[in-house]
Amino acid sequence: MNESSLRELGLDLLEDRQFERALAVFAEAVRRLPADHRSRMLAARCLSELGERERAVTVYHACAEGLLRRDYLLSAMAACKLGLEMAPQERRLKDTLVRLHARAARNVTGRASVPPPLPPETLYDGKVDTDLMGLSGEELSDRAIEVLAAPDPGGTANPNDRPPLPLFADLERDAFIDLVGRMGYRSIKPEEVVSREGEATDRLHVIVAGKAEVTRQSEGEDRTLGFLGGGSIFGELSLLTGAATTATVTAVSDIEVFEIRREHLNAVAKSFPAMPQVLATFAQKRMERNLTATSPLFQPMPESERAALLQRFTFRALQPGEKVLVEGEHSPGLFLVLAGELVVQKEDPAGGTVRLGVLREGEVAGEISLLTGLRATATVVSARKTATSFLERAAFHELVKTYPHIKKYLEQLSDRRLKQIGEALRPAEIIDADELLTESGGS
Ligand SMILES: Nc1ncnc2c1ncn2[C@@H]1O[C@@H]2COP(=O)(O)O[C@H]2[C@H]1O
Repeated sequence: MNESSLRELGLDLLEDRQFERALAVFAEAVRRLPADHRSRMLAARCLSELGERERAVTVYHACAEGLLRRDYLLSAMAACKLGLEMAPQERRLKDTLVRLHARAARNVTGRASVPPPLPPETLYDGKVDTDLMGLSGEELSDRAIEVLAAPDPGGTANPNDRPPLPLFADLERDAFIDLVGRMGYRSIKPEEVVSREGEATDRLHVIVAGKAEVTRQSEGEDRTLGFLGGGSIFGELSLLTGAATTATVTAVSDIEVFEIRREHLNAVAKSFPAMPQVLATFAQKRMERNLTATSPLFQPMPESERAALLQRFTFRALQPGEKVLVEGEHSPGLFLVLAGELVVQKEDPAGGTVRLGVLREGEVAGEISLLTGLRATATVVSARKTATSFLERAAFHELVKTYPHIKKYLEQLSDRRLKQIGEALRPAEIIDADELLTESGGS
C-alpha cells in the first residue's frame, strides 16, 4: 500500500461506509497524535454510525475540551454541536459551551482562530499488527474509547488571553447555547457555490475550516476579490437588509461552515429578544469598517482618525420606499450608504420623473444642499431595505471645517452631479429648419 496519511485512509473508508475499519484508523491517528482533533471528530462520527451513541458523545466532548484548551473556539463549538445533536440535554457539552462563551472576548473585531494544518507525522507506514488497526469488534471499541476519551495533553492557551469570537460572544450566554443547538453545520465540496452574487440570502455563514474564494462579475468575467478562511463570517448584510449579495463565494477546498438562517434567529429571538439587536450591531460595525476602508471620504486620513470621524455619524436603517431627501426641501444632513440602494430622481419640467442614478455602498447623498445652503436638488428614496450612516447638518458643517479634504471631495462630487442633472434635463435638440428641407428631399 502506498504511504498516505492515516486520516486520508480513514476518510476513504468512511466514504465506503466501512465504519469499523475507519474507527480503527482514526483512533490510531489520535493515539499517535492526540492533538489530531479532526481524526478525533471523525472517530466520534464512526462510533455514532456504529450505534455507540454514548461513546460518540464522550468523544465529541473530549474533542471540544481539547480544542477549547487551545482556544480554537469555533471548532470546539462544532464538536459540542455534533454531540448535542445526538444528546440534546447532555450536561457536559453545555458546560463546555458555557466555559467557551466565558472565555471569548466581547465586542472585538478580528477572526476567531482556527486549528493550523496538522504536522505530517501521521503518515501511514503500512504496519497494522502493533496498533489499533489490528483490532475489531468490542475489543476495538473498548481500546478506541480509551484513546479517544483521554484529553489531548498539549497546548494550553494563555489564561489571560481573551480570543475573539465575533458575533457569538456578543450574545448573552443562554442565547448563544440556544443558537449553537439550532444552527446548521455542514461540509461543502470544492467548487461548490456557497452564496451567489445578485441573489438575496436568508442565511449567514461562518467558516469553521477550509478556504473559499470571493468573486464578482465584471465585464462578463469573474474577478477574484479575495479569499475567506476559517473564522470568516459572510452573508449577514444580505440577511439583514434583504439586499442581494454583492459577490459570489465558492469553496476552494473542502470547507466546513455554520449556517445561521433567519428561522434560527427568529426562534432564538423568541426567548432572547435582544438577539436581533446583537446581529444588527455586528453588521453595522462591519459595514462601517468596510466603509472607512473603502470610501474616498475616509481615504486620506489615518485609521485611528477614521473611527473617530465615524463616531459623529448615527446609524439609520431605511425601509423600502422611505424618502430621505425631498427635492425642493431642506436637507436634514448627509447620508452615507452602508448597504442597499438609494434611488436619486428628479421631477422633469417636461413631466414625469427622471432617474439620475442609484447610490450604493460607500456613496453619499445630501451634500449639494448642505454645501450650497439651498434646497435639495433631487429626491432620494431607498429602493429596498437600506442601511445608512447619517450626519446631521450642524455636525456636517463642523466636519468640513475640520477636514478640508472632505470639503474638497464633496465639492467636486457635487459639481459632477449638478452637471449630470443639467444633462439629464436638457430639452431635446431643436432641429434646424434647413435640415427638415433636406430630409424632405429638397422639394
Ligand atoms: N446625478 C446624480 N447622481 C447621483 N446623485 C445625485 C445626482 N444628483 C443629485 N444627487 C444626490 O441627490 C441629493 C439630493 O439632495 P442634495 O441636493 O442635497 O444632494 C443630492 C445628491 O447627493
